[in-house]
Amino acid sequence: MTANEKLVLALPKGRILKELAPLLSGAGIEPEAAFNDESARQLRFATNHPNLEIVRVRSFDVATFVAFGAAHFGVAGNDVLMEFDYPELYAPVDLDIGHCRLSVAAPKELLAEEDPARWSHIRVATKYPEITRRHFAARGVQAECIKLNGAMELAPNLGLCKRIVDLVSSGATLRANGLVEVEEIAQITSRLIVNRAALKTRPGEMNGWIDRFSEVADAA
Ligand SMILES: Nc1ncnc2c1ncn2[C@@H]1O[C@H](COP(=O)(O)OP(=O)(O)OP(=O)(O)O)[C@@H](O)[C@H]1O
Ligand SMILES: O=P(O)(O)OC[C@H]1O[C@H](OP(=O)(O)OP(=O)(O)O)[C@H](O)[C@@H]1O
Repeated sequence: MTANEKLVLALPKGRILKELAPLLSGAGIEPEAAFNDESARQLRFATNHPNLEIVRVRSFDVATFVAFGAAHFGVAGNDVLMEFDYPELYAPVDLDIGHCRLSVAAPKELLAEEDPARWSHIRVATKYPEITRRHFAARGVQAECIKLNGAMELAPNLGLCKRIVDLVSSGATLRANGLVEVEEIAQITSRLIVNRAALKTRPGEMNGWIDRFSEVADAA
């Protein structure tokens, strides 16, 4: 990272990007037109600030690009931040978007049959194996995690395992698949994340952006 290179802001594709749009414009960032075209194959976008460009990546990859310093700052859910636990990341602003929770869920019938106090080993399908292992290890339960990248709710129905750990918002996806929420692990929102080295080497610019995002998040 050198002081005269462009600052790179990494943003997630998908649902968060839609909620983020008003905050971006509130912070005075206007991406070039192609940024809002979902069919565009372009991945790097200029902005109205000659010294700032945006890259659009998958939500988990935002944390990785920023942690390794390939992007200077970005936006990620604390589900992603908890899963990676990168020490290089600083998350100074809760943007108050992307509200959901990370929960353990299971088929309704299972709850009647089982006493969670007696578990010693369980198998869980999830996109979040590290959080899941830590969560259960804290109470002395060994969780064997099967990593899936989506459609976790299918796993109990098809006999892959009895439990899942996944994001829940309205609960509609769980209900539609005959599952119930057993336990909440964490409340989730999206955060502005910053590479700690970038903050040290370019404090004026980085603190300027942190302040702007913090102001628009407070005003929203
Ligand atoms: N139902 C939801 N309601 C609100 N926020 C959510 C919901 N699901 C996910 N999120 C937030 O949005 C982020 C991205 O969600 P998700 O992983 O489902 O998107 P995606 O487009 O499938 O991502 P990818 O393609 O990178 O896997 C999550 O990390 C979480 O912080
Ligand atoms: O409680 P709800 O309001 O139903 O929301 C929860 C669903 O939203 C997310 O999935 P998404 O729609 O992003 O699809 P994915 O499975 O591809 O991640 C999450 O993984 C749940 O499946």
